[in-house]
Amino acid sequence: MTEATQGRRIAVVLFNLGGPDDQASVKPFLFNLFNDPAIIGLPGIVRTPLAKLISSRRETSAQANYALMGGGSPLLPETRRQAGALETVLNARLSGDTVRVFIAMRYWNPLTEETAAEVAAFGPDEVVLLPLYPQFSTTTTQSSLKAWNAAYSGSGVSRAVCCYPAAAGWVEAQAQAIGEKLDEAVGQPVRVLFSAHGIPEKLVTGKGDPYQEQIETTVAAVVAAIEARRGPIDHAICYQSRVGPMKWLGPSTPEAIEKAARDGVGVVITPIAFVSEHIETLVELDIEYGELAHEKGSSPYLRAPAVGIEPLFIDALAEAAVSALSRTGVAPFGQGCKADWKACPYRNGRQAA
Ligand SMILES: C=CC1=C(C)c2cc3[nH]c(cc4nc(cc5[nH]c(cc1n2)c(C)c5CCC(=O)O)C(CCC(=O)O)=C4C)c(C)c3C=C
Ligand SMILES: [Fe+2]
Ligand SMILES: [Fe+2]
Repeated sequence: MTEATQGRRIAVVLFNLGGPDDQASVKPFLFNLFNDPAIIGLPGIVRTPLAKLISSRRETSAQANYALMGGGSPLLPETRRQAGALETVLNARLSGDTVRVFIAMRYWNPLTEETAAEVAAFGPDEVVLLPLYPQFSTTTTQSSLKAWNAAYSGSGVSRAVCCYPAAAGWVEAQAQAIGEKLDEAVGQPVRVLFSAHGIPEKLVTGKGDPYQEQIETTVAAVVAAIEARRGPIDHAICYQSRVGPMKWLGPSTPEAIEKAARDGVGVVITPIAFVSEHIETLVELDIEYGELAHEKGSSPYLRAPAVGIEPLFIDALAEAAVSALSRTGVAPFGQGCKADWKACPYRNGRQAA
């Protein structure tokens, strides 16, 4: 009997932050987050006790917010849906190969170490590391890649996608979601607020984190796509979810909402750095900032959904994975990366230094 030619075994690993499954896991999740040197850049001897303190202090208020979503975060089920959709698209695109999509969360289950063992058991020829963060930051993508590189010792050539701030399907999915909300607001003056998760300003000014620049790249592309169809729109970038005493990127989303109220316009708000629904969209944008807009008199207050399993976005992820496998063309590294950001240190899948 002659053996059929076997295709490649390809593992695609989706990186995300992770979220607590229930009330009891809120504190250990917060501890893992604040104990990451990418989040608190202090030596372990200071950072670990500080992480214990912050996670204890924050536990009750965070639990109350997770309780508003049924007790825990929907991030894992949402990410599983994206993984399933991507696996279907990639197996169709790469027929002959066997593609499996895995999920590695940074701070809660399935944690990186567990996924690394699963991927190793799969025995891949190729491993594509694909962050569910369109914009690169040391606090998210770099942290996940470092954890992965420390945990994975299985087979295969590893190739990492650093970022895709201006990938066509991602931009178009955003433009469509915002366009639908602008249609709902027709006849009422509104400002499109592109709300990104903030990071400390020092990471950008002192460490050259390209996150802010890549947020601006995404926003410029989305605005261009919308304006090509509807003409000029009123829009602004703002940063949500500020934590701790340091100066974060600004303006903050609450400041931007207050300004919209002062300017006498309503708001169409869109999450521009998140690709699925979770606490930052369902609680912070929908509830907290919705109440603020109401209080300050900015109306209407409409929120565009995160892209989730929108086919345009899943196609953009598939395209990033396929181009990482072939390493042709500029995507996924060319668009929006700072030329001096060590020209993407993860280009070859392993951290260069
Ligand atoms: C682009 C994505 C994200 C960046 C950048 C980011 C930076 C960052 N986050 C914190 C602190 C917290 N983040 C929390 C939750 C959380 N953050 C992101 C994404 C980014 N974070 C996600 C996807 C989630 C999970 C949401 C869920 O549903 O569970 C939390 C916990 C929630 C809370 O208590 O507010 C904290 C804390 C810092 C300090 C930081 C950059 C330095
Ligand atoms: Fe966060
Ligand atoms: Fe890059």
